[in-house]
Amino acid sequence: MTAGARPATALSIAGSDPSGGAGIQADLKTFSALGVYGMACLSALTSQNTVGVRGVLEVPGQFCAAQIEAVLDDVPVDATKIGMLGGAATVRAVARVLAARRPELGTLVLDPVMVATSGDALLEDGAARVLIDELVPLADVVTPNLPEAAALLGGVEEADDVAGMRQTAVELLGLGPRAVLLKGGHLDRGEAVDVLALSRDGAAPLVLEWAAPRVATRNTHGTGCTLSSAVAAFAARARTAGAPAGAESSGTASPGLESPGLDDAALTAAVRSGKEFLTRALSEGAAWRLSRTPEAGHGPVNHLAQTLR
Ligand SMILES: Nc1ncnc2c1ncn2[C@@H]1O[C@H](COP(=O)(O)OP(=O)(O)O)[C@@H](O)[C@H]1O
Ligand SMILES: Cc1ncc(COP(=O)(O)O)c(N)n1
Repeated sequence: MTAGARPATALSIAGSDPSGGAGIQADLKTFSALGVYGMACLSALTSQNTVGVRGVLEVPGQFCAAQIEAVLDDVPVDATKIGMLGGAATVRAVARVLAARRPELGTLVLDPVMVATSGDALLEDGAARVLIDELVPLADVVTPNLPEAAALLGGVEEADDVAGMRQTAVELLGLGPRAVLLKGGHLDRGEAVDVLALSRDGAAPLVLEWAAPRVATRNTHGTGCTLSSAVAAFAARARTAGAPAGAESSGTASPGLESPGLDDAALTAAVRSGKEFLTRALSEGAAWRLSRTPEAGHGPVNHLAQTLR
């Protein structure tokens, strides 16, 4: 690296999963695996493991916002990933600071976390409205799973095939994000299909889909967190490298300076690379038996299966 240059950076605003598979822990592992300098602002603590969520302790919204301001006041951020926020007050406080400082957040990936893989609720009732109105329009990419997509659209029926997913992804663009990555992990079919809808000024949205072989494993805890943080990390690399996302050499940028935004092709490449990273993490962790009772819950993916410098 050139003397005085800085590494590509990514910030996660999310909850803590002490068992290390999801949340902030998954995000920081993913950023590190992808050679990106990771930072983390905690929105909530959970007591959870691979079996389920036992409790949630919210970080006061103002203190969550204060963490974000401390980072932004000091370090240029190439990409920001938002995960579990927990309470309506936290969503509101985070939205206020992010709206005021949007140009400093880099590429913004919003994972609208509502329910854990274990089935436990991770977003307070009533907080979804604030998320939809105040956070979704700020995002470059929103990454709902099928139940979250249905909830974001006001409780419509969940898509149950790829054609329905394509339509749902386009409808979600109506909430104001630049792109929607609709995840099809919950679709009952042999492949894990994700759909990307990208809005384009004055033209019909671009709709793409990626199918990966469905990995036969119970180790799916944190797949959504890992995917969204991988997309953020690849976006950060692309912004700093001025090279296509997924390129071998890690990006560097001038000290103290914000990196330039991504065009549609580079944003699409970051999403595709993120999906490839997640698929590999899933397949290389598929045989893990981390828990003493693996049949009782869902184990994590192998975040470190692919590492880049
Ligand atoms: N068994 C699986 N094999 C391969 N990919 C999967 C599998 N389960 C989920 N995925 C992928 O993991 C990512 C997260 O998907 P999903 O389960 O829909 O979201 P969430 O974790 O937010 O509930 C998506 O890219 C999805 O296609
Ligand atoms: C702190 C925290 N954040 C997010 C999730 C969602 O995990 P998943 O990706 O399995 O839905 C989680 N279980 N815990």
